[in-house]
Amino acid sequence: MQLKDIKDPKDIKTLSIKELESLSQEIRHFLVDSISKTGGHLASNLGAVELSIALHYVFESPKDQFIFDVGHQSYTHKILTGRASQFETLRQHQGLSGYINYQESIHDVWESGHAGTAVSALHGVLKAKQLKQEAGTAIALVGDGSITSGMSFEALNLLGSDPSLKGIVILNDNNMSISKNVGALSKVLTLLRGNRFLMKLRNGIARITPNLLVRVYRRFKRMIKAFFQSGNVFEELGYVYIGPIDGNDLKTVIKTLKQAQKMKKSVVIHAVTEKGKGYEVAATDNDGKFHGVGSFDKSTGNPTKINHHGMTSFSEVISTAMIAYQHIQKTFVVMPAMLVGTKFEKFYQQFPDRLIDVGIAEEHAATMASALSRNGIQVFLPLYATFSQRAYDQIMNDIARSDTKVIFGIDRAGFVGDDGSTHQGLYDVSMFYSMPNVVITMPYDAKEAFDLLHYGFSQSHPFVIRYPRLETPFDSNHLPSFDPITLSWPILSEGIAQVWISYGPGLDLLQKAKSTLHIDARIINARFIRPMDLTTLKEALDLNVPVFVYEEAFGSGTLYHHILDYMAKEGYHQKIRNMSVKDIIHHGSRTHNQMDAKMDLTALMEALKDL
Ligand SMILES: Cc1ncc(C[n+]2csc(CCOP(=O)(O)OP(=O)(O)O)c2C)c(N)n1
Ligand SMILES: CC(=O)[C@@H](O)[C@H](O)COP(=O)(O)O
Ligand SMILES: [Mg+2]
Repeated sequence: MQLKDIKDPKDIKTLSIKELESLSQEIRHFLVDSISKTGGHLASNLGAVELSIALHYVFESPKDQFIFDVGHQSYTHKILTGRASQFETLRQHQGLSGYINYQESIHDVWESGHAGTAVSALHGVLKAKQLKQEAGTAIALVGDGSITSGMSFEALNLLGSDPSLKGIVILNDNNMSISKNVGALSKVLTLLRGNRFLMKLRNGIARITPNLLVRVYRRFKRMIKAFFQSGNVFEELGYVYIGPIDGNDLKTVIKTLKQAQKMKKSVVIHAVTEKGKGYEVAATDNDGKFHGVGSFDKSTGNPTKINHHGMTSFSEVISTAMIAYQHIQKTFVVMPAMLVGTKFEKFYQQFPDRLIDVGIAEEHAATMASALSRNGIQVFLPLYATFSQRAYDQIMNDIARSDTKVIFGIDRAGFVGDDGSTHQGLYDVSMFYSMPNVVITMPYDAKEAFDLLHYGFSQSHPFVIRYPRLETPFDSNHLPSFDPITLSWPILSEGIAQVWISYGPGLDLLQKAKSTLHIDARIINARFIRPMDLTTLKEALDLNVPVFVYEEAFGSGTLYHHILDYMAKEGYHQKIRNMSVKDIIHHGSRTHNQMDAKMDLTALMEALKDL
């Protein structure tokens, strides 16, 4: 069967185990080939092939709802639900989303993107089915990284306590988050996982043993455990625990899912899989390099994307600045699971006692950071803008309200492109502006990044340095110095016909627009988004000309809104505009909740023409 011929999951129900096994190999080859061209989440998807095939073989989507935690490992599910032919557009503008996406398929029943939501969604779906007396069940596929997230514990605790609801949690345990998994639960899973050879031996014996005998054995084992009260964490929470099973062995997985389907109680199936299975360089990668990849050479695994000489990511600039800053002042990094993406591996290698990876636990990270700071530690907390939303209350209540000094490295701030709507960094400006005491900044270049980092550690308030998923000129052999920086807004180019205000990468776009449109605009770098530089702002507003604020930020508390507020209070009546969602959607990105576009010059110039 050609993958592109699969239009509906029912198409695989008639296949034999042998045919399903060859289908899994075909899918693996397809994934490596396709992702080598487009980029995407490679290792996670290679490990989840058999689990996804077995789910569609045993259950009936969408009557039975499949809930993928994060959703980055749902490519096989997409292939089996008729989307193989769209993979050449993976994670591209108006192309196939890299995650579960409601608008793509009736089989995509839970958009996540943010880890740790699947068991809560499972609980919700099961309760809804119960209230509506609706047929079907629900199965959550949760990775060993995502299961350690606080939300997962909240949901496991509640679902396990409700005997009237029966759901299935497949714990996809590949012993990896993006990089190595962390925490006590990860250790418990390692113990439960035991020796891989013994697991395969047990599974092998179970495969040839009649079902009845296997069921009797497992029931007897559960009785003995219950008698001696020696259940594992999942059994103690009220689940039937099945495992560890070989999650890459189709026959075993199908047999186990059928068993779980018959059970009356909620079940946790502990499926051990190999992250990157079937592609050697990914399967042997312990550093998370093959978790999310750009295009690569299949024969070597090496990236094909040319790296631009003399340029580097803002993430690398900030982590390099943090390494250099250790010579000025010792600091401590609380890292919520994004060591690779934030480029802090080098920092960790050089200063292993000055960084803790807390795993997928942004809430814990924020509150722990506050307590560290209140006990005299200089804390740096790197958070992707989108994932910082997870810790709103902890940042608000434990840091901002109490005016506690924590330096936030808000990475992926602005449009992120590839990852689409669940990962856009568009709400952190409004989020932090809604909190008291927080200083909000965005460097235009590496020099400002170094100076803002130094300024942040030298002052006493919660301090945000936000930076985009973009590159900037940087020479790692000649690092910028750490110099004093004022709260002023530099004027990047004089002009008196219009006033254009932005920060970070928006300034480059404005400068390009000025040279293209030949408008005599004054371009102002609002690198301190809060507090605003009212002297420079007042001088500009006194020109009494139209004002344009460009920022990749939405919500009701962006810089634009605060300038609007100032103008109203001070009696300025000239026209003011910003880049609205409408402008961006008009320029080709899909609906707002699927926004996957990077702002482009065309959209900006259109908006400026209306000024
Ligand atoms: C709240 C949140 N924090 C961080 C991330 C980034 N992230 C995406 S996948 C992932 C690792 C997930 O590990 P696991 O659940 O074990 O899945 P695997 O990729 O190993 O299959 C992380 C940290 C996220 N998506 N959501
Ligand atoms: C699935 C997930 O949330 C992460 O893997 C995310 O895709 C990383 O994004 P970057 O590629 O920007 O680091
Ligand atoms: Mg994992």
